[in-house]
Amino acid sequence: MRMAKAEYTLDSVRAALIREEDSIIYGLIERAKFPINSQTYTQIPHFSASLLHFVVTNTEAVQAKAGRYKNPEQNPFFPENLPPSLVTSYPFTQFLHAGTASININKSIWKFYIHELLPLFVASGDDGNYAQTAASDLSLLQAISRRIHYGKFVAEVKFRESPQDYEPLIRAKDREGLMKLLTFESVEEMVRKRVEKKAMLYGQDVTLNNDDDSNIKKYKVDPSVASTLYKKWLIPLTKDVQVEYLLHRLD
Ligand SMILES: O=C(O)C(=O)C[C@]1(C(=O)O)C=C[C@@H](O)C=C1
Repeated sequence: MRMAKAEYTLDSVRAALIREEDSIIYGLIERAKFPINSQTYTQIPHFSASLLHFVVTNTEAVQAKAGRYKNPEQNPFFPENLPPSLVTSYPFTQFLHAGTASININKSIWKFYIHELLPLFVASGDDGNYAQTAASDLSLLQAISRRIHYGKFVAEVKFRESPQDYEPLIRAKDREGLMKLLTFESVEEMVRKRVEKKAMLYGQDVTLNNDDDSNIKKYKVDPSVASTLYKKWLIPLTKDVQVEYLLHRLD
């Protein structure tokens, strides 16, 4: 049987980040179907946690059994006490440096998602669809987490391309120097512009009536939210993951 094994190059990891943009934009559109539904996030006495926490921990347990976290591209929000996989392991390419699997910033992602991102694009109100709201939160959280932790692969590719530039900075634990070396301002600007455009394209109403084209466009999610999400959180956190990864690259 032929296996489609992942190959990692700067082009391929950037292509994966671009594809993940689609999942994130669709995730925003899906979550925007529901109002804030704040009861999804407040503590429920019966669970001694929020409904979102309940849905995420239980879904992650099922997905762990189904083998999701055997893939080094997947990072759980609650890695504590996950059950083992029950399925035969697929031989995922072992591309990352040993010991870096434990780099996991999902707790920070969880916080900015609930407290800062949701209020930016979700209508106020309550329609009672808490379980569906939590399900769409989980799917968007997973897409965001995958994007940010993909920084590990980006960092490994960059390190392999020019170890002579990275090694002295790693040995000196020079976070600032590493951040500077891995940054490409022009790429970041392209990313921000592209996600805004994608939010316009994916979030518009499609009709068969050409006259509608003259109407002022209404988007399902304000396109500027997509660029803000990337500018304020996704790109900086992807870079933090890269720095963290590189600091352990010679361990
Ligand atoms: O494409 C890269 O080189 C990345 O490291 C990814 C990324 C991003 O998060 O989009 C982060 C840092 C770079 O400055 C440019 C873009």
